Amino acid sequence: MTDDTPPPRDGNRAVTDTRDATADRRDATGNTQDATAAAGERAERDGTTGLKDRIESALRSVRDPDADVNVFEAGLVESIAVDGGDVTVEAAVAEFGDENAGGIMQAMLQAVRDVPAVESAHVEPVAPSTEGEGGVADFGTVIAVASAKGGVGKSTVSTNLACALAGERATGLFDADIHGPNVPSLLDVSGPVHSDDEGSPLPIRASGSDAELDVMSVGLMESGAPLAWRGAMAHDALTELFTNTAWRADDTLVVDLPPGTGDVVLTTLQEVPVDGVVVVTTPFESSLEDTARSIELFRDNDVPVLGAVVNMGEFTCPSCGDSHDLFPGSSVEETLDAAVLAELPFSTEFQETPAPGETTPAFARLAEAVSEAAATAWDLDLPTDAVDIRGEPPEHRRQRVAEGFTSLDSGATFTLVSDRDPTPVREFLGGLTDRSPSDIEGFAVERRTPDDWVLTATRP
Ligand SMILES: Nc1ncnc2c1ncn2[C@@H]1O[C@H](COP(=O)(O)OP(=O)(O)OP(=O)(O)O)[C@@H](O)[C@H]1O
Repeated sequence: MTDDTPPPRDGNRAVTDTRDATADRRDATGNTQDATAAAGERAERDGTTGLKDRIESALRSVRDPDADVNVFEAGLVESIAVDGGDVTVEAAVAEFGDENAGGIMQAMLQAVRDVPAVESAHVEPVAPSTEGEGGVADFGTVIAVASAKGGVGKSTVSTNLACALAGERATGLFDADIHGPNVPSLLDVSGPVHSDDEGSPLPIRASGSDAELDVMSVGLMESGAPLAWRGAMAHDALTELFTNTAWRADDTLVVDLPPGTGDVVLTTLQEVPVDGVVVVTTPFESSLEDTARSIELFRDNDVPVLGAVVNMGEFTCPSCGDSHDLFPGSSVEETLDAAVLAELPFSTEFQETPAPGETTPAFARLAEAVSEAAATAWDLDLPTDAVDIRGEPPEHRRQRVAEGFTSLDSGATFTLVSDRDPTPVREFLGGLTDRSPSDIEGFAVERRTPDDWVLTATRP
């Protein structure tokens, strides 16, 4: 984008300013070294650090429209990358509406390009970083346990699964079942919940002989009260706990959802970065049909379904030792469009209080199956020549795109994987091949997971 082209005022689009579009383009493709070399020398002369400081102080003149502070103090500047005279600023403007985000990015762009020695400026919208903020965001893996109906053994599966996982990794268990928070009683733990120095609620710790489990439940907050919570109040309380709980564990979080697929379940799944959901059902035909509908709903909401636990389908008589099918003729495989992770019999051993790290063989196997399914739930199934720029520093991204795109034969499909919306790349691809962006055929962007976009385009 050059000086006379107004940048888009769309909060989801990057804004760019290039003093010399040709030099910038050639520099990105790597075809002409002169521009980069000259810029590099200049940057060296100025000192990249000095330039970065000047950019930072220029950005301090840009105000956050929602608060009486500058964009730095408001935490909107995620990063500043300087490559010679090329500057890329990552701006965490997701919380603003499109128009405001566009306005702030435009003001930031203006401030950056007015800094002497800046040759091209680029402001990219990014999601605010959540690392180290506490709450569910700090867990590497989040597994939700759901059921279409109550009473099918969902909390039994959540607690035993969490106890099995706790033997292998630092695990937390979040009881989000606002209507019947029974995890504390199943694990035999109780409040009161204490706060840390910053006022964040600390989870209760359940202990086994060789492992521990962090537990937080709406049922621990005020005895009796959560059962009366409804609507907004319940949702606010849940969000507060999801966001603020000061977990000590950080590897895997198991979330026991309320039964059904109501508002609390869907908002929880949208607000919490869930890696996948395990659905619990009995083999009773109407329960299977409801579960099949829940599975469909989860998938429609982009929540991967890791598989199903079919509970209480069989009973072995302790007197005669015979096994009895409690739901003869049920059609688990035919009705459920999901992998069956475990089939658990009706057994009094599952009614006992589990301890972290000390679990039954059936739940140890379930924990293994769930971990495996969660590790591959977000696999993108990409061609081997896909260019993956996830996690790449901003200053390398355009170069990787240029190298990948220009190295293809005419008519070949270019595939790009990014951790942010790569739609603005269309313009760049056009520039690389001296075409207008609309002439790039087969251009499509698909958001495959909350953090992964896949772009495809045909090389002219
Ligand atoms: N496989 C099993 N064998 C024997 N009893 C079981 C089994 N699974 C669950 N139960 C028992 O069934 C009862 C209901 O289980 P649980 O509380 O886990 O269900 P739930 O689906 O979480 O119910 P809700 O969501 O309505 O609270 C409990 O008493 C539990 O001990």
